[in-house]
Amino acid sequence: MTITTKPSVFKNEPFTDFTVEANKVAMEKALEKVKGKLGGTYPISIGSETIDTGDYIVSINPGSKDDVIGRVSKGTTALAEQAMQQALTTFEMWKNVSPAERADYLFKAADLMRQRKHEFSAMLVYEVGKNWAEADADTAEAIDFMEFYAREMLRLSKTHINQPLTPVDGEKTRMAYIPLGVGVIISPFNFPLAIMAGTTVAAIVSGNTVILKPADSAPVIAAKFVELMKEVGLPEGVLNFVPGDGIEVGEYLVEHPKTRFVSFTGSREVGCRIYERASKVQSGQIWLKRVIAEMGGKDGIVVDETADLDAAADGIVAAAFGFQGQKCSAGSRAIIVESVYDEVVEKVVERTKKLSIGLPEENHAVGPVIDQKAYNKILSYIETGKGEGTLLTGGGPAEGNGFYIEPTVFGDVSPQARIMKEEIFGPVLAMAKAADWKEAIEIYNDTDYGLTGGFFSRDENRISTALNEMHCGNLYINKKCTGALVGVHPFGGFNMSGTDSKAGGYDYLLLFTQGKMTARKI
Ligand SMILES: NC(=O)c1ccc[n+]([C@@H]2O[C@H](COP(=O)([O-])OP(=O)(O)OC[C@H]3O[C@@H](n4cnc5c(N)ncnc54)[C@H](O)[C@@H]3O)[C@@H](O)[C@H]2O)c1
Ligand SMILES: N[C@@H](CCC=O)C(=O)O
Repeated sequence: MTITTKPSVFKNEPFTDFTVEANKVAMEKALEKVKGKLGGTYPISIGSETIDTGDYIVSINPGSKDDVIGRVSKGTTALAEQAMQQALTTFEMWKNVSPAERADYLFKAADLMRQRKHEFSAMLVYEVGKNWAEADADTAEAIDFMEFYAREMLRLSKTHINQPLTPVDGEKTRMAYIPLGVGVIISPFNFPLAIMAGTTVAAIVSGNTVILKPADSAPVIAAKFVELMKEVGLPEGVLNFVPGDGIEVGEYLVEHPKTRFVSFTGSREVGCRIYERASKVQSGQIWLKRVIAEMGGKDGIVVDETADLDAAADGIVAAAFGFQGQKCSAGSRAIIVESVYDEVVEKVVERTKKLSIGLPEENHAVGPVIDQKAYNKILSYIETGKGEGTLLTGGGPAEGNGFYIEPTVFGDVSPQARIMKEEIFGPVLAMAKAADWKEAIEIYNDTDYGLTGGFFSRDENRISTALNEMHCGNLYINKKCTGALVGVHPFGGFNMSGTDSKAGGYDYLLLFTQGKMTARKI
């Protein structure tokens, strides 16, 4: 194959400015085009076979729930087994393909996705209810992951495939990081393109073969990504696609004795279950499985009395309600120093009331939540919140033929309240008062999670303390706590937020490899 020449320096894909008329028109056209093709069927893909099972996961538009986005063939344990056998066979070939060639498939896929950027984003608008900017950021991040991990593989092939070791007389030594084997990729609904594609390509560019099981509520965008990888000529059997039920397909593969690693992104509950099940050695299994689990968050923003309060209020609202609060990084807690508490609350409520709610394709600030189950759960948390704090705005369903919920703010919430402790994963913000900035940091740290955090202050000493003491994987000073950029803000959390991995970081691909030392007597 012809290897693509790319600049060695990685640059993030720019976000689209939809206030520019030409960009707005291009997105409208893409929405129209994608709308015309909704409702199609998508097969399972194993090696060279595409399989229509006749039994489908029906993906619906959460913002307009009578509209079917597509029907994706539902996997079974028999098909999961077929995919495993295929992935095992292909691994024997793929592990010997050069890093440059493996990286090249990612470069080609990134180029093709860039050409169809608005169409991918339009599909995200329809399938999961992202507004234009959120969808555009998801697509840009998917492109970034491919560009970044391809370059990372090329870099590691120079430094880690034949790594020099401390020299010793009479020996020639080397260290090589080699692929692990067959991996199972289990992805969430909320970044159904970026995280699904990012975790998949990280595993395959490192020389592994995979079975991808996407989220049940966003299988069509995953099917589109699988089509794209076929178009760029990725060898059959490297990426096998088996959508299906979490237990029937996901758990079967997690427990499979030939699974070498699991890359999971999703809730704490499912992540812990996978961690436990994967740790059990099955009959015929000759390794301990590696589990990379990226899980939930109960992220918060701290504001002290020296902060720029308008910037803080902007950051709090953006972090709480971006994509309806359905981000692991969502700032669902705000902890404000008493002397400026009322002022910050007023600014936050004022901004929240101005957020427009409605159809994602019409590009409102707030759209629907993903499905009926999430809708019921979030509304139930709002009812709990009414007994735990003061309802300041929102507080119930919003109009529309979908799963719309008003952006909701509670004030004077006790640090021990459920809405301050549990991940709601919806448009609900809990605000708490702290006596001073030190107490605010203590409240921030009083969580089982540790994913993202924000600290707004103009005091350099306090900022230094916050940098050391706020315990999370991604800490932002004087900015919102969402929106990590690949390569710039390597992403992943502490404690119950995950297994300490850093997606989009310089050590991430090593998680998909194992180190082999050789020492040769000379
Ligand atoms: N830390 C991160 O980087 C990160 C990123 C995105 C989302 N998240 C978290 O993901 C959650 C939201 O996503 P979700 O609702 O799709 O999560 P989820 O845990 O419900 O589902 C995630 C995936 O796991 C599968 N699954 C469910 N049960 C399973 C089982 N028993 N065995 C194997 N697989 C199973 C699902 O089908 C889906 O593909 C939130 O908690 C959010 O914080 C974390
Ligand atoms: N990486 C994203 C969050 C991913 C989880 O939902 C962010 O930084 O906002």
